[in-house]
Amino acid sequence: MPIKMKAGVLGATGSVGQRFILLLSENEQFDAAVLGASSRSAGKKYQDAVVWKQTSLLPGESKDLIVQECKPEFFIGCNVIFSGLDAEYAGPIEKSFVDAGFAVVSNAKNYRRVPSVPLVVPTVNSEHLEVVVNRVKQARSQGLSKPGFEVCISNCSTAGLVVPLKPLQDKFGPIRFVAVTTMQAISGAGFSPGTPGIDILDNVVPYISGEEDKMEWEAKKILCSVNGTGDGFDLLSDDQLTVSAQCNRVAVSDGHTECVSWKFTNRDKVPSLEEVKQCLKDYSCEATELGCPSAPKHAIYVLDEPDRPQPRLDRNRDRGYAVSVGRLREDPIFDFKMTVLSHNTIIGAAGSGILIAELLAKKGVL
Ligand SMILES: NC(=O)C1=CN([C@@H]2O[C@H](COP(=O)(O)OP(=O)(O)OC[C@H]3O[C@@H](n4cnc5c(N)ncnc54)[C@H](OP(=O)(O)O)[C@@H]3O)[C@@H](O)[C@H]2O)C=CC1
Ligand SMILES: N[C@@H](CC(=O)OP(=O)(O)O)C(=O)O
Repeated sequence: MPIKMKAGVLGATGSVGQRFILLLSENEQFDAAVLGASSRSAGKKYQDAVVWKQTSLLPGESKDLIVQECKPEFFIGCNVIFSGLDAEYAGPIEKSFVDAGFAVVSNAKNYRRVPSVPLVVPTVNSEHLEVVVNRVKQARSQGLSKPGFEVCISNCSTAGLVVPLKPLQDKFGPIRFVAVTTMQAISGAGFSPGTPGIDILDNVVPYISGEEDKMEWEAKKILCSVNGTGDGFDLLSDDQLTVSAQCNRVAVSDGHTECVSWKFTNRDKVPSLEEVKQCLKDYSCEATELGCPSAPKHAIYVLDEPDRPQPRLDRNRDRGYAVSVGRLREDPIFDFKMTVLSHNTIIGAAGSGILIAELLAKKGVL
């Protein structure tokens, strides 16, 4: 059995942090070696610091780990740092780790829009990781020590949107317009303080702060190409892709549902509904091709039942790393429309972080 790499988890007691701990306990490549949280939790055993809310038991190997403050000196020896910190304080903390030479894979939004930072959904745009791979290889060729770097995981709703759009764009050309309406699980709001039960029971909240702007902007970075110099990205302009998002919080524990309509740019050759369905069914991503341990067998599952996907029935498909697509049909205003379901803390957050780290390991930069 090969020696497993060491991972640090920042924000280990949070909603995303707990999912990192759970997924790492089953991972064959990484161990959760050092856990970080606020000073309120530092010094305590993990089982005493965390208010565990996952439907699986707290993994035994993490229970007695002493929670550290999120400072690089406590994480020496970690090959990768996963961050589930809230944006309010993620910025300076994650920068301190990058400056100390660590590879940081973050769920926080702070660095997503930085031109040189890859914003990645690992089953969509793993080729964007070449930007950090190039940077590390250049340093090595100059005899320098391995530089720290940051890779950002996308907003969880953006993840569910771009997975089906990627194969469609690759096969049928650019997509000009997208309209998306989300029904987002409460786990997306985290635990501090999260969505109060009284607000969501028998209710729909038509507002998630900053969410629509994130979806409308992040899709244009994730679906674009690496630039000619290999050190950044040629973001799609507003004239190339326009996304209109409406985001709602609903009384679902885990799993974001999204109703998506889209129109292709090339009007001369709009595909048939059957060609669209086959394209989604045939899609295979690099992580699967490379044999990454956490990669889904299929990044997309197309469901033919008229009333699917549903969160409770479909969110854990392929261990939560796949996206379920149903209700595919022609649209009288756009070209087509569909319903997409993704697990917001697995492919939408912690799972993506771990799969990104597995890709970075395959590419020799951890
Ligand atoms: N929930 C989800 O589905 C998704 C969330 N995200 C993003 O991931 C990030 C984490 O979200 P979520 O897990 O929901 O957040 P939570 O509020 O549930 O967890 C926040 C974590 O940050 C820690 N923390 C709080 N203050 C500090 C501090 N000053 N220094 C160090 N650590 C601190 C908390 O530790 P302590 O317990 O000690 O207070 C806790 O571990 C956010 O940026 C969120 O937007 C992204 C995708 C999906
Ligand atoms: N905002 C998402 C969770 C998320 O993805 O947050 P961020 O974009 O800050 O990582 C939700 O509430 O469901």
